[in-house]
Amino acid sequence: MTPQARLAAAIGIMDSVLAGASAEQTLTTWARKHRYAGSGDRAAIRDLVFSAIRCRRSYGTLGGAETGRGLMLGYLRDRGEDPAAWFTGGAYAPDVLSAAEKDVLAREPALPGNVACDCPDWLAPRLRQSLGDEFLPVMKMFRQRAPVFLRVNRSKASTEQAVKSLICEGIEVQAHPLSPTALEAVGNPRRIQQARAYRDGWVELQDAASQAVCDRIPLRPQDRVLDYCAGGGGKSLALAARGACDILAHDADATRMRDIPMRAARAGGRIRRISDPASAAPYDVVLCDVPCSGSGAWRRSPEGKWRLTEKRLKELQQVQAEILARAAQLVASGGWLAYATCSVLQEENEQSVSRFLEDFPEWRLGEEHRFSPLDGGDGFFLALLSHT
Ligand SMILES: C[S@@+](CC[C@H](N)C(=O)[O-])C[C@H]1O[C@@H](n2cnc3c(N)ncnc32)[C@H](O)[C@@H]1O
Repeated sequence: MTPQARLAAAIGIMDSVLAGASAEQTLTTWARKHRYAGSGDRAAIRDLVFSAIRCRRSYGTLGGAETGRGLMLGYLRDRGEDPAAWFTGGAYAPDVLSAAEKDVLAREPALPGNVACDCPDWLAPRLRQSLGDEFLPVMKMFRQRAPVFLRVNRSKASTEQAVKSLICEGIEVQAHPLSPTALEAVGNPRRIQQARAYRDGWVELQDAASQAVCDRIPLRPQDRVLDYCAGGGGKSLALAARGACDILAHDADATRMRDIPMRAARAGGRIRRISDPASAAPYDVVLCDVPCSGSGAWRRSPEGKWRLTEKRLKELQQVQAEILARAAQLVASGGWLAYATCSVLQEENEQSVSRFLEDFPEWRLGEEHRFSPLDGGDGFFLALLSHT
């Protein structure tokens, strides 16, 4: 496909996304219907679509409309490219620029603060309060693609072995300071899932800050650990790789845990799934990686930035409080309750913990860690709570 044809495809896909379709699903359906598109085409179109979602406000303003065409015009303008060279009307290229579009492009764009940094207005005061001086640098970072991180599975391979194996297959990696197990894939990250080190369970895909969260969960040999909101099991697997003996995974939506047995087998570990965690209580550690706004991971999942509402944020806080209250009852005397989010919002982090401590005064806060996206990984929060 020509670059112009890729742009035309991204315009069509963005029109569906703006109408409410999921970007992942729309990209998959598009690829199925356009078998002639190679992996390079699909990757390029995906990058265009995700850039447009991350920078929806600024591109829409630069391009004169929040439509597929408007966003792609804004994308080109943001990069200093000449839109006329792309909107050629040639075979498979987008139609030539209309008079109205030419008019928009002729004018100097006005990009007020929240527009320039692609922040929803209603969220800006909350994010400013939560991030302080980091507000602008973090919001600018959310306009970029997320790095790809791997976790070395130390129960199967050393970092040196994993790095050597990946490099042999052309995947360039470098150690990352957020965690001793974290590698950032800086060259050919799209080959990871075909690489031997991945297929043999030497490495797993996991954000570096998510690894740093798991590193800080206190584990002793023989501990019984419950991952209360296990999802696909990213954190269960990281904890299992640390040698914790008995890891149980639970999720309100059991279908989200369907890949855990396959992932655990690849990693050479064992994770038991449990539908009624109270039946096997108490646990030495209960991790609650609660559902949240995902605001720390907006580079990776940018749709969430525009979908979040005040009402949804309140609902999430309520769910977080309910999960903490329920999970606290499952912790053994002397054990730990670990509360984690991939949010940068104080309301879901420090405030959720404070509210829990007010409601349950027999608990106290041990440690609290905030991982900023400026550290390189996603934004994460971890609080470790124990019985007084
Ligand atoms: C942030 S995700 C977990 C990600 C996962 N820990 C990982 O590292 O891959 C939150 C999970 O909480 C689950 N969840 C939502 N409400 C829940 C509840 N009341 N009890 C337990 N799990 C819940 C969701 O289904 C979702 O899978």
